[in-house]
Formats: sequence, C-alpha cells, structure tokens
Amino acid sequence: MMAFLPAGQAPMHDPPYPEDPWLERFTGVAALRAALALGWLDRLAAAPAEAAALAAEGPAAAELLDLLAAEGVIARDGARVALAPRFAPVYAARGRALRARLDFLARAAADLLADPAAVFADLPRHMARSETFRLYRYDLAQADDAAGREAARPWVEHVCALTEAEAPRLVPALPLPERGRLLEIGGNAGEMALAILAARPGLSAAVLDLPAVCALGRERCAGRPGAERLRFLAGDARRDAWPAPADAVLFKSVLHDWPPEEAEALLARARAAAAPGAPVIVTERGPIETAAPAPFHLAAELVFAPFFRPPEAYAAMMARVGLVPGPPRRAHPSLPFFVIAGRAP
Ligand SMILES: C[S@@+](CC[C@H](N)C(=O)[O-])C[C@H]1O[C@@H](n2cnc3c(N)ncnc32)[C@H](O)[C@@H]1O
Repeated sequence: MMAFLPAGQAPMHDPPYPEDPWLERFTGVAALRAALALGWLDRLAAAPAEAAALAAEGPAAAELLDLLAAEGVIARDGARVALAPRFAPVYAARGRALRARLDFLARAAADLLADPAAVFADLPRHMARSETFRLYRYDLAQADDAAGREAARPWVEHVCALTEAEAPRLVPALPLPERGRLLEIGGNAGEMALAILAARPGLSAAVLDLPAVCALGRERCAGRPGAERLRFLAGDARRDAWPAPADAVLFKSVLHDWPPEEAEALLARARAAAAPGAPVIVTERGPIETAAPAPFHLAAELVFAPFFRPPEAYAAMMARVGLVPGPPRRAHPSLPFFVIAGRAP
C-alpha cells in the first residue's frame, strides 16, 4: 500500500492550504472564528486599529486580542494592531476559503468531541447524527431552486476552499490529453475544471453535477479565465445520460462518497463514456496515516476517515469494469492524494 501523510504533516514551508499554520490549535481556531464573526479581520485588513477600541468591544475582547497575537494573526505596533505580516497576504488570498474551512472545522470538531466512537467505529450512527453529514445533503441539491442552492452553498464553499488549493498540485499529476473533451463527474462548482483548462488550452470540459451545485458553479465561474470552455450539466450521474465520447473522464474526491458497488457502477459508466484509449482518472485522498501528533485541522478530514480507500481498491474496481488500471502515483509530496488512471484495452 502507498503511504500517505495527513495534510497537516506536510512540510510547514509548503503547506498545501496556505491557512493551515493558523488552524493547528483549538484555541487559535476559536479565536479566528471569533475575530471573523466580530468583523475584526475585515476591519484590520482594511486598516490598522486602536487596540483599546477593540478591547472595549466586550468583557473578554482584550483576551481575544492576546490570543490572536499569540497565534500570529495580528501584530501590535504600540497602541495599534494590524494583521500580522505573514497572515495578511493569506487572508487576502484565502479569506473566503478560510471562512468556509473554519465553519466546517467547527462542525467536524463538534462531531469528534460529541461522539468520537461513532466517527471511528459506528458509521451508521456517525452518518445519522453528525453535524458534518447534516451539512453535506446531496439530496437537497437535486432541486435547482433557491432553497436547494442555499442548502448547498456552505458545503460547496467548503469543497471549493479545498479544491482551489489542491488543484495547482493535482493538475500536473493527471494524465490528461492536450486537447479534446474532458468529462468531470461530480466536479462541483468547477474549481478543478478551471484549473485544468488553464493548464490545457486545447481542452474543453463538461462538469456533470447535481442541479443546485451546477447553478452555484455557473455563478462562481462566470467571467473567469477558461469559463468559455466549461459547461455545467445538471443531473444525477447515477441515472442521467453522460455526454460521450469523452477524451478523459475525471473523478476527483467523488468515489469515496459511494459504497463500493455504486462507485464501481460509476466507473462502468465512465468506461462506456470514454473514447477508445481515453483515460478514466481517479484522484482521491488515501487513508489517513498519522505518525506524529496531529494538528487540530485534521479533524475536518477525520470525520471522513471511514470513507477514504487505498488506490488498490479503485484499481480492483477498474479491473472489474474492464478498465486496465495503471500504477497509482502520489499526486504531490505535500498532498495526501493519489492518482490512478484506467483505460479500456
Ligand atoms: C466531495 S464533493 C467533490 C467535488 C469536486 N470533485 C472537488 O473535489 O472539488 C462530491 C461531489 O459529487 C457531487 N454529487 C453527489 N451526488 C451526485 C450525483 N448523484 N450525481 C452527480 N454529482 C453528484 C456533489 O454535488 C459534489 O459536488
């Protein structure tokens, strides 16, 4: 089996998610969420502020300032405070992603504290009771109406926050053709597809995802480079027709959502949609392997730990549906993802 380090153990000079160094401790995460909720981060991103004015905002606001300073979120300069020099550019680039990750981390931590035995050893109870599964409601995204979109928005934001950071390291590892049509199943709001299209000017892409997710994707991608080569196909990938033939089919962080028989059925559909010799590509997180004390942000991955399979599981599924799997590869040294591609003989 390939060995995978959790993202939190990537070299600190090169974290895949730029905000990870600020998500390592529970108290730091609590302080960041408080500062976001109070509007402090946006205020300080716009201009430094008087420390005394912030400290006067509540009975423990001075303590919050101390926590934020200790975590390297803010820096003091005499009587004034500003975003810390290392944190400021991360917040500028990843503020939206940070908010989505913090919100999800709060749910994941609640699940791990409330019923850790379910997370690690009772999957039905975990799925029935957890805050994280209450968020990821794919069933509500079947409706393309305002309610469906608003129900999907928080988890779509969380997926985008991760994929936006992962894509630059994943894309070079994918055996994609230079030109033709890419079909991305479960491609969410198009973050991965746009990163691929930027690297492959000769490709066009279709993202097949649930209706509410496609609506959010069209909104998110509008006007961005490559959007003119990207289309969203609203549907259910298990039932609806797939556009074919495709010159590559991609599943990124999708198949772990499904029990083995359904994941295999999706691979069989991919085989049918792929042009002769075209790759069917699976890229997924491998099982989490913790070799040192884990940072707090690993909580957000641990709630999905029961679902991550080793690449050999996908190789076996590919073989059963008539694809010849190539050898799995680790996508990037700092990212716990593998890539495996199968082709019809
Ligand atoms: C864990 S997310 C991964 C998203 C994306 N590939 C990424 O990594 O950024 C799984 C995706 O599968 C989509 N999905 C779930 N059920 C689906 C279905 N029946 N048909 C099509 N897409 C589905 C979800 O809406 C979501 O976008």
